[in-house]
Amino acid sequence: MNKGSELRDLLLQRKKEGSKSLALLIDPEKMDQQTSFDELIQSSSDFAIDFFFVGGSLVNRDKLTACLQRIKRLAAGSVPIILFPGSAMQLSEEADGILFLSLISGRNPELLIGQHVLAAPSLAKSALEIIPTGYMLVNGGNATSVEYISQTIPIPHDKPDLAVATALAGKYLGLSVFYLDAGSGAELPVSSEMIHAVNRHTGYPLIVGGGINSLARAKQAWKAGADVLVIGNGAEKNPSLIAEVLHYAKCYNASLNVN
Ligand SMILES: CC(C)=CCC/C(C)=C/CC/C(C)=C/CC/C(C)=C/COP(=O)(O)OP(=O)(O)O
Ligand SMILES: O=P(O)(O)OC[C@@H](O)CO
Ligand SMILES: [Mg+2]
Repeated sequence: MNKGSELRDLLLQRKKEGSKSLALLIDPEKMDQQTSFDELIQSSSDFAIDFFFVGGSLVNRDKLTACLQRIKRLAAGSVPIILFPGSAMQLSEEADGILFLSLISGRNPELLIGQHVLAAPSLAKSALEIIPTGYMLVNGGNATSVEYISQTIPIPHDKPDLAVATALAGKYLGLSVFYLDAGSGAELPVSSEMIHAVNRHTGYPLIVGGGINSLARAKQAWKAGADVLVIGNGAEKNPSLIAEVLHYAKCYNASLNVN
């Protein structure tokens, strides 16, 4: 089946232009606990957010499907929805694409290739665009769900060289999108030095997330070379953060004067 490559092409095009993108991370397990969930989805789509990422460390398939349907109804299909799966159980035809994550910072074979083998037959039959992604977990000062669930050791916060070596190994294996994640709710986001170094050595679209809970942190990560920022906890705690960060990104992108 020809799945197309619109999302990956969009990421490449935006990188070439130097424009900045934002993704809201939606955790299906938390949607019923958030009183302003619907407003957050609606306002994010009204302000033309670039992507919705949907997933979590602990998500069941029924919740995932219900969540995707609710997002589609609220955003009326105007924002691409990309699965950000914690396991092969988090697949759904309701999304547009999937980050086919390999946890290359870890040494857990299940998350390097195991879950991928389980998911591949269903993905082959689906229309989801598959985005092969080198996923790197970075120490953000506190223990995070991904660290615990994956049973892997994150890359030390102050070792950009280790992140570069890991990303290069992923690049030589054929991965062409990278994700540096300090983990959901990280105290310290990924450092500017690490973002800059990984970006310089791979040259591929770079997604950065974990602990981005203020405009200042978002600006810093974009300035260092991130292409797509992911915000989850920050938006759950302060729903106006997305509008504020998006406003900055739209002004910045407009100043690039790309045609
Ligand atoms: C490719 C397929 C089918 C599966 C990939 C499986 C891999 C490699 C997963 C990596 C490890 C993992 C558990 C990732 C989860 C990433 C994620 C969606 C994190 C979102 O944050 P939470 O960990 O739910 O944070 P909270 O504790 O704040 O809810
Ligand atoms: O929830 P936050 O800290 O924004 O992290 C988002 C995401 O990168 C976690 O995988
Ligand atoms: Mg979660």
